[in-house]
Amino acid sequence: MITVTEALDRLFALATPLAPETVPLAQAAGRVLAREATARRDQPPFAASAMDGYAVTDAAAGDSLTVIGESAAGHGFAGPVGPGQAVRIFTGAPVPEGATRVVIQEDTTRDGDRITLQANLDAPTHIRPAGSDFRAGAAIPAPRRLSPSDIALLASMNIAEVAVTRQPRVALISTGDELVMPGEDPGPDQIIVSNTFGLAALLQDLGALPRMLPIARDNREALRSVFGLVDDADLVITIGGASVGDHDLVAPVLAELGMEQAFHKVAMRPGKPLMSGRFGQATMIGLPGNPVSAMVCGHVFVAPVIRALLGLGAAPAPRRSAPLAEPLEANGPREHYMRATLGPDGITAQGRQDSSLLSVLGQSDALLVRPVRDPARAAGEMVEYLPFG
Ligand SMILES: Nc1nc2c(c(=O)[nH]1)N[C@H]1C(S)=C(S)[C@@H](COP(=O)(O)OP(=O)(O)OC[C@H]3O[C@@H](n4cnc5c(N)ncnc54)[C@H](O)[C@@H]3O)O[C@H]1N2
Ligand code: MOO
Repeated sequence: MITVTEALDRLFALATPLAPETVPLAQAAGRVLAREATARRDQPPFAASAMDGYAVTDAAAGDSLTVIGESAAGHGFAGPVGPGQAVRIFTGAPVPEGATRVVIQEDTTRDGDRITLQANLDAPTHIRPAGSDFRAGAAIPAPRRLSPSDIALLASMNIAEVAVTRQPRVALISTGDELVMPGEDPGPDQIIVSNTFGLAALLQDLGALPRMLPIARDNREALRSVFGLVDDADLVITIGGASVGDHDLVAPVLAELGMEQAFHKVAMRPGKPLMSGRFGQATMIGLPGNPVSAMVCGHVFVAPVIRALLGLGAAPAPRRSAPLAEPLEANGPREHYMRATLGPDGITAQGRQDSSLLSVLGQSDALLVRPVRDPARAAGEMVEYLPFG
């Protein structure tokens, strides 16, 4: 059996970044910027007022000035402002030539076209210099998953379209005679398919485009026909049928269909029967059927593969550290991803770790990672974990 690190390396060798495409800015949120974007203008493009008040030059407390015009946002004042003069100005408006500060209107009294400045004036000039946010040519580096803040910045830079990596198309195939869809009427020996839904949600979060194919029944013919629907997927994920039982047919059927296997079985818990390979143009990942195993492998393998396809680099899922709130027994020969909760005293492994327990997964905040043959650990020792979300 190979290690988790070796399995990830083999997956990264299969998952090369997808090509860029151009999308309108309004559709770019959550997409991965494929090429550096550069500002097409300065912001603000002119010295702008930060307040409503009066633009003045070299004025002092107590001065009395004549108001000679107005500068509003979108409509600047054409001429200069000189000694003894003031221009009524509003937030965001261009500061007239010659003005050295904006006096906020609360610090003035007005009588007709005359204003008097109060005894105590604000220290700030209330002027935002041209280009004080960014200059033309300022860059947003790629690759980067675009956040709402990035979208606002790109808009401000006058960038109407951006080059983003194409979203990975992912075909999801659940296998098993026992499975029916949520809302259907299960027979006495049947259960409801859950992994496909959990993985589709995870994939959407990661910025991929999941597509659920029909459930494949546990026979070669059914599997072959569902694999025939894979179409142009970049990643094919099967769930279940990965182990060694008589009905675990995913590996033999894919071998018949020409899949080049990269590995089968990883020294981890849960998730041991994981498999992968190249299936036509697509990367294939075969997840174990136990619901928690499938979701754990989703976080440990599928998420890094999606990030690699999106051009975000080939790296394992990011880890953090926390002290143990309660002691742990020694770990065995497989890397153990324990469902765990985070609290004020640190991280606590859940009492029940069976890989069928979705209720326990739902109450967990993280996967506590136990290295192979990690010795027993006392409360307070630092451990690594993968946070959910
Ligand atoms: N003799 C051995 N038996 C098993 C081994 C082993 O090494 N030797 N490995 C165990 C481990 S670990 C796992 S994990 C499971 C995985 O087996 P499969 O990938 O073949 O999964 P299935 O047998 O098809 O299903 C297991 C379990 O999960 C349920 N399931 C399957 N798909 C779904 C789905 N989409 N949604 C919800 N639940 C699903 C299925 O009904 C079974 O209960 O094998 C062990 N056995
Ligand atoms: O590895 Mo299985 O995935 O333990 O339940």
